[in-house]
Amino acid sequence: MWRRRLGALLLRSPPSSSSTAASSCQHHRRHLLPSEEPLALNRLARLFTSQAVSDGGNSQKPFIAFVLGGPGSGKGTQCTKIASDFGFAHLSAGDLLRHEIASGSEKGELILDIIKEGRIVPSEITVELIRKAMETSNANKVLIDGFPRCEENRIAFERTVGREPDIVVFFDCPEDEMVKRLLGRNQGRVDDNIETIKKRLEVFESLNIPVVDYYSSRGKVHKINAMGTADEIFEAVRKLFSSLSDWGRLAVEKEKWRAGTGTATQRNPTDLLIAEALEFLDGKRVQSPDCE
Ligand SMILES: Nc1ncnc2c1ncn2[C@@H]1O[C@H](COP(=O)(O)OP(=O)(O)O)[C@@H](O)[C@H]1O
Ligand SMILES: Nc1ccn([C@H]2C[C@H](O)[C@@H](COP(=O)(O)OP(=O)(O)O)O2)c(=O)n1
Ligand SMILES: [Mg+2]
Repeated sequence: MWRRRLGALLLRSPPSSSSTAASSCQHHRRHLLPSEEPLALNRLARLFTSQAVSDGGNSQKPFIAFVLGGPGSGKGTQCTKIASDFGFAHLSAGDLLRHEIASGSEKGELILDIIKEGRIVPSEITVELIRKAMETSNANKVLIDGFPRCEENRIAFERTVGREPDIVVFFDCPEDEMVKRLLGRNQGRVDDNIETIKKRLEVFESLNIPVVDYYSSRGKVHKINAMGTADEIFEAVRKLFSSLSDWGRLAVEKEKWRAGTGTATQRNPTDLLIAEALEFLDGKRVQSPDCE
């Protein structure tokens, strides 16, 4: 059974072979370069199992997915579904900031003023909230929704947490659709008004897109077309995350084979072939095709 699955896996492309490829890339096309970075198979393994897999002493590191997209592109909606279907912790930067506002702290007042104006909160505040939330959740796979919003956010996160994300999911949505959704969001948010929305869209283009371009150049971006119903979009999202889980399974099997405890332990020729394939995959790049 497992071997049949492995055969299918070996014949198919890496995780990025979701519907994130060229046809869905009409909205942002710039600077999308080939992968520079392999996806760590040991962290992928944790997508499939909570069982720790030896990774040279770093087994406590969670699998991190940054979830980006313009305001109203559907990040929060899709993250809720991913969290529920794939067991990720969902940490929303905006929710953490709104929680700080609701606490009535001095910092909260500053955050409120910035959010009303559609600007970006200083990185040290947001990164600290995210770092604490990651620590508290103690999850082995986290979605960080709406972060990093700018290069300063990105650099501060990487410096403080000491990590890059494993993947970046980018919801690609035309502006007029985002405006329509935000004006209909109806959650009583101080930033869901046309003046703030205009400013947020400018900030998104000038500060957030460069972050997406940066991670594209590192081969980490999985672009999803955000047009359609939430369920239709989730089908593309589901393909991406299921594919990551398949690779996670493979990583688990590899570790078991190495440890001599798994299904591929008998040293017959087929298992040797499987083992060699797994070793090969270990050195293989898992990359996003992106577009262009
Ligand atoms: N695919 C979709 N089609 C139409 N409306 C959507 C879709 N996805 C989300 N929405 C709605 O659009 C608004 C913004 O979605 P949300 O998930 O909050 O986006 P974001 O977190 O990117 O700002 C919400 O009212 C949500 O219910
Ligand atoms: N990394 C972040 C995330 C959000 N913020 C601020 C600025 C954003 O306009 C608001 C709201 O963010 P949120 O992610 O909730 O907004 P959307 O879900 O995209 O509509 O919070 C920030 O300053 N830095
Ligand atoms: Mg949101």
